[in-house]
Amino acid sequence: MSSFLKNLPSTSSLVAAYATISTFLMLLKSMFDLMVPEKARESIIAIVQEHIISRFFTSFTFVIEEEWEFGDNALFRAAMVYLPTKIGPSTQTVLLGFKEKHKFETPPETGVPVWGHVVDEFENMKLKWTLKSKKSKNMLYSRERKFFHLTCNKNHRDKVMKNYFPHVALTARSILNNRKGLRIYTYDQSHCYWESTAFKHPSTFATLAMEPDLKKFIMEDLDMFVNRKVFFERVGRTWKRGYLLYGPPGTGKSSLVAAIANHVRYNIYDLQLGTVKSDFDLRRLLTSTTNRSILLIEDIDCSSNSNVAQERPKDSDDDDDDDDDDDNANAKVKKKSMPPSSQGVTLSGLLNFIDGLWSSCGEERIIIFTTNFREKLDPALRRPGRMDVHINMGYCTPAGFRVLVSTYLGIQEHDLFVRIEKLIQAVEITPAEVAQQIMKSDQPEVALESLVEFLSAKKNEVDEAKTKKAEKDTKQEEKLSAKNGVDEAKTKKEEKDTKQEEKLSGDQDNGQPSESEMRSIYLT
Ligand SMILES: Nc1ncnc2c1ncn2[C@@H]1O[C@H](COP(=O)(O)OP(=O)(O)OP(=O)(O)O)[C@@H](O)[C@H]1O
Repeated sequence: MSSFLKNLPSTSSLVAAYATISTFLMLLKSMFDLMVPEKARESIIAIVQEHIISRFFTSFTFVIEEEWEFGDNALFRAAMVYLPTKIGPSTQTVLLGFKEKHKFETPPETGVPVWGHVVDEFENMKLKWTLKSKKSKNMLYSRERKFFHLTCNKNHRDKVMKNYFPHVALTARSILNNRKGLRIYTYDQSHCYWESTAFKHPSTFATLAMEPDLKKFIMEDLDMFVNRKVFFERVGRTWKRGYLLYGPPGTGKSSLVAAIANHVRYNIYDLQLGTVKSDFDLRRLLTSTTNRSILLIEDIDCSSNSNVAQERPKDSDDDDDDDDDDDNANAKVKKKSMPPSSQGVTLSGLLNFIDGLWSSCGEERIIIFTTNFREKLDPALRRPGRMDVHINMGYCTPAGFRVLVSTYLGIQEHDLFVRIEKLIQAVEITPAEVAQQIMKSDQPEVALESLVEFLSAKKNEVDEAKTKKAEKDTKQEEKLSAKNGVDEAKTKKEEKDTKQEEKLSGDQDNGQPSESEMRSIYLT
């Protein structure tokens, strides 16, 4: 033993040998990098991996990145939903969290952390998932990109492709379909990705103050839409539905959007068009929304940075184009001096997504635009058929008032109802204003009195305005008729003068004295 130890090289010679070998290898690699073109290098590495390294390894690794072909990778998303259900005793690190309204008696929710492993078993195969992360090389999007490595026995490669991945996707879909909470996404402009938070808006069709017929129509329309996958496929249309909600502020457009989301159980992607730099970015972020979702663009008439509400004016050389409803002609708008990335979203860019070729990216989508001023929208957006359904969210009606009072005060009848309903029909009051008044007290009597007071004050304003207008009109009429009287008298006088002049000149022309002259002659 001691002779063996004696024959061992010293530590310093081992370090020296290690340094020489690593320097030699580094030199070799630098020469390889310098002398062999990149493409050839990749091919050589692939060959070495396939024929030499793989002989020593029995495993195979699938890489599943967050993105796929300009959009989100649905398989990555499915894995994110599926894997937390597979966290078991062999999992060494786990991501933990509580949702806002989590009941603290139950354990927190779990997820897969970056660099965490989850081992799954399926049809006698052992599958090891690892979530990894890398910094994106793209200059525009500098955030970390996550990706999965799924390692299995290399002999199971085909079976994983054919059986396991569909199993992951289907299981994730069923988990999502049964999920209780919805999410609302907003676009993070600085990182170019959708950020989400739990969506817990309490608005439902039951609490919406609307005409019952309109409410019924919308609910039936939504139900028909979500159940018509086969129909849309058969008629060759993209499975999507567009709603344009318009009306004054406070009439419930946002509340209706929330009611729709709660009814169909879709997540909402809330997009502020002004934050999107270009049509290219719009395409990118829209393709990364998921199926079974609502794309919401609120106040489309005042998206400051975008050119959507009214398309930009055309250049003079476009004048010959057939203007009106030819959206593509409208889309030829140019801002030659600006780089494409800073032009904002164009109407054509958006329309392309609503019903152009890009609209086919994804299915089961609801698109909702809201506006306070429908008339301000470009005709191309208002055109019948562009958005499937136009919904006028008008002022509060007696039926709407009854819904609000039942929701807020829990009453169906009251002595003041008849008076209130009459007042509501006489003035323009939004459901938001009604809600504001009846929220003032839990006691129906007090709350309704407050509403009566508010409505009466409004009615007085309306009456006053009406009286003022009537007075103004009467004054104007009087002024007009006085002016007409003067004009008439003037005209009559002018006519008389003209006649006299004509007569006079006629007599002079005859050379004969007039009757009066004759008379005067005879008299003298
Ligand atoms: N039709 C309605 N039914 C029930 N509640 C309503 C309705 N309209 C308004 N409200 C109440 O008024 C508040 C404001 O309404 P909401 O934001 O939905 O109106 P909006 O039309 O979207 O307004 P804006 O155009 O300013 O965005 C809501 O939170 C809700 O409480």
